[in-house]
Amino acid sequence: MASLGANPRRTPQGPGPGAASSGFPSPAPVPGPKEAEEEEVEEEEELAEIHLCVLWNSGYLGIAYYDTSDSTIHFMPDAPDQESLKLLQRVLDEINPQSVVTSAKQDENMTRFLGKLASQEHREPKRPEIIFLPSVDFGLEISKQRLLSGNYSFIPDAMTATEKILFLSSIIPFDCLLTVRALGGLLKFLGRRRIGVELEDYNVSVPILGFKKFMLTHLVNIDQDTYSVLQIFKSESHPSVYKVASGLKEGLSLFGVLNRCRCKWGEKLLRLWFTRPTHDLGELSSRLDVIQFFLLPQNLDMAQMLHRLLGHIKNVPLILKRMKLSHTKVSDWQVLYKTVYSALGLRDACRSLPQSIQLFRDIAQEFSDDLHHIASLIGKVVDFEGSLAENRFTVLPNIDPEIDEKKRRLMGLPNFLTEVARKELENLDSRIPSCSVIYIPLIGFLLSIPRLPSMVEASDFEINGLDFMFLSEEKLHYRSARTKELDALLGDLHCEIRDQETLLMYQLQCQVLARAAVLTRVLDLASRLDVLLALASAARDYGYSRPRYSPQVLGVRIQNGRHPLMELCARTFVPNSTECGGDKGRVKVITGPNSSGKSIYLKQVGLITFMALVGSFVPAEEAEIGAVDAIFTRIHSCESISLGLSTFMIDLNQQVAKAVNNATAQSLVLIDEFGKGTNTVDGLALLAAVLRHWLARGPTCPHIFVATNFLSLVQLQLLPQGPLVQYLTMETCEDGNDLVFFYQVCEGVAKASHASHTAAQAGLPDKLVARGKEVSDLIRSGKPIKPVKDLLKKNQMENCQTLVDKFMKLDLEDPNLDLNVFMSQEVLPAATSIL
Ligand SMILES: Nc1ncnc2c1ncn2[C@@H]1O[C@H](COP(=O)(O)OP(=O)(O)OP(=O)(O)O)[C@@H](O)[C@H]1O
Repeated sequence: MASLGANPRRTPQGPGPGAASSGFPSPAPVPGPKEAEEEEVEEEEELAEIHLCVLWNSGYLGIAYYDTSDSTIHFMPDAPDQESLKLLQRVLDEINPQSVVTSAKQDENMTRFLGKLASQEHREPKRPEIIFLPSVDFGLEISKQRLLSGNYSFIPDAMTATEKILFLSSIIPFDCLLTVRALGGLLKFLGRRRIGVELEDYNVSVPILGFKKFMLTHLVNIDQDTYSVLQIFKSESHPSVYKVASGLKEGLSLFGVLNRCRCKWGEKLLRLWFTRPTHDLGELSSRLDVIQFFLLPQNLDMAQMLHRLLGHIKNVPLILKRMKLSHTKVSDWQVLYKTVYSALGLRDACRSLPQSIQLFRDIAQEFSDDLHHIASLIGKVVDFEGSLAENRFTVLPNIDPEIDEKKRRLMGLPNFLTEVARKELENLDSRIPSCSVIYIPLIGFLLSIPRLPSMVEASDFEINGLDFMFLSEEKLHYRSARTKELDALLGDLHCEIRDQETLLMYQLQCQVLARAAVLTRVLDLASRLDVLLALASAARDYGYSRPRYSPQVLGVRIQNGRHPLMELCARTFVPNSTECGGDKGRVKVITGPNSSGKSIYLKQVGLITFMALVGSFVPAEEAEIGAVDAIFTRIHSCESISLGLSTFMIDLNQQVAKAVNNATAQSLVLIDEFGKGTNTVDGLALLAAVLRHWLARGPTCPHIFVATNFLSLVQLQLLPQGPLVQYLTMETCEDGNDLVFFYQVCEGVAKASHASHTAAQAGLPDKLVARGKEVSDLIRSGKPIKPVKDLLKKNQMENCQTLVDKFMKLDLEDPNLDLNVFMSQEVLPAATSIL
């Protein structure tokens, strides 16, 4: 219930956006949105859905998908994809769409692929729904028409039809026929399913805030297992870029260590970069240039200031979507104002930075004056305090004289109403001590009288000359002749103000939506800056260095590299160098005692290479990354076990098979503990066979790092001699009974596994460890294994002897022999005494 008397006048807002253009402003002093409201804005992106449309024809793929989190259509220009549809698989793995839409008239190859996809029971996080639309929905001409006639909020209404066509053809590659058809099919699907507007009026169309191109041409191939065994991502969820659940805890992972992003969109972009490592040198260098700039000590303050501003860049697509659907909340205006204001701050800051760095130049130029316009509009029109107080959009004074006049009348009402109430009281029963006149929107003016103790039954509420309306909070409400007069005179004032302010809000929304393009760009560039600041901050804290790229050479060269996660856990981490390239040592066989650091070394090579391919600085003194097209791994992981396959099956089917079939001369293959899922001889044979297979390829052999405890691989000379194989080991030294680990890689082969030492360190009883060593020595020297004498008590030994004697004396030819009696009377008592 709103009493007009409780409607205080608000003061105008603080500095307008004009102030933002000078210096580096702190965020605009709008009343801070309540944390809860901001949270809500952020959280809603969790509900994001992806709907993908795909067409494949004669070795080419056309893909487009709609992401509800930014209401944007993403498309990949026609790209070659062979019959195995690896590219499509990669896109599916990355974005995990809710639905996959395609034409009912499909190539057999594609039908088979989708059939397989639909039958993947264990697909994480879930299987997409496969939807076949009639092939006419994918017609080229009809698709073009659909694209050109779409209702896009980013296109200003003022644009003529020709301008619109020109504008759209600058964004959409109309010469990529498959992509255009996929886009057409997608639009048809979105319209038919009414994605995101299911509950809206039928004339409300699916919001499309932009078209974005994505390319996977320079992609480095890394499969899902590699992400988990190298601990690049470590959460229960699928590492999808589009399914970031904000509540999810990222365990100790590379992503967790490097993710220092201030805004959610920065985090999302970092995830995207992680899922799309690239060997596009231009892109990588432009990322590294920004990181390097922020690492200079004199730029630290600037980095911190930008970092702060980025914290105010919020979920603009969601707000734009709400505007499009006219569901804008009060907090949206605040958040948008802060975002725009902070974007202007970023622009001013970037204008003062070297324009030779592309990102700074882009921000300086592309954060256009449209932002000023939006900020100044919002700043001048929206009454933030008033809006918060009334929980609806209200405008500041001097925007509309008519609204101002009506509000003035409303403001004067309390005194006037007190006067009316006084007059009403004179006519009421003298038992009634007081009354007031109140206004309730949509109901009108009412006389409010306190309930007397004598008023018990409903009939007691009747008062002559008044119409009883309702009882609330011990107050009786009536309509009187005077209140009816007031209704006629002023009654709709409040509603009228509301309607007029809502109309102004629509106009403001349209103005903002017409400039949606600049807001989308703000988000793109701000998230890029956010990611690079995050990477710079990690590089500074952990002493990373800039990698070099040499696409003309093969392999990687790392000087004193470190494992980015292990170095955070180990008290002292020992750096190691890596030299792999050229024709020598393509296969590196690393042997060493248990726990000597083989796996860590293997993983550090993979991680440093990965980080360089993401455009991050790396934990090494120096790193030179040659042409690397893929990283394959066969490393034992607990996650793989959850797939329900045996270790041996994982060894064979899952990872090594992938590497054997796909690794090229430019691929990095990391193999750890391969073959231990079956018996030793078979496992060893399998490992040797796989390595020999690669070695037989000679100069096209991939760069392979194998860590193994199968010393026989070397001792039995199971690998061919030659420069392609290099043996490395982890340096150790024996100190009495102790084995000292140096965690230093050096050339050579381990002499023994020293498993007993590891067992002792793990806390197994000394006796047990000694026995293990004894048995192992006996096996190696081919001697029989005798039972542990002192484990058996003396009388147990005697009973055993007696039992053996009884059997020795047993005459099976004896016709009087009763075996049952022998067993129950002779053997059983002796055997029981032994146990
Ligand atoms: N370079 C290093 N510097 C410091 N500590 C290290 C280093 N490498 C490994 N370690 C320590 O050694 C432990 C064992 O390392 P790792 O798992 O790589 O051994 P491994 O040789 O692969 O063992 P196994 O053969 O039993 O699998 C690590 O958990 C870590 O504590």
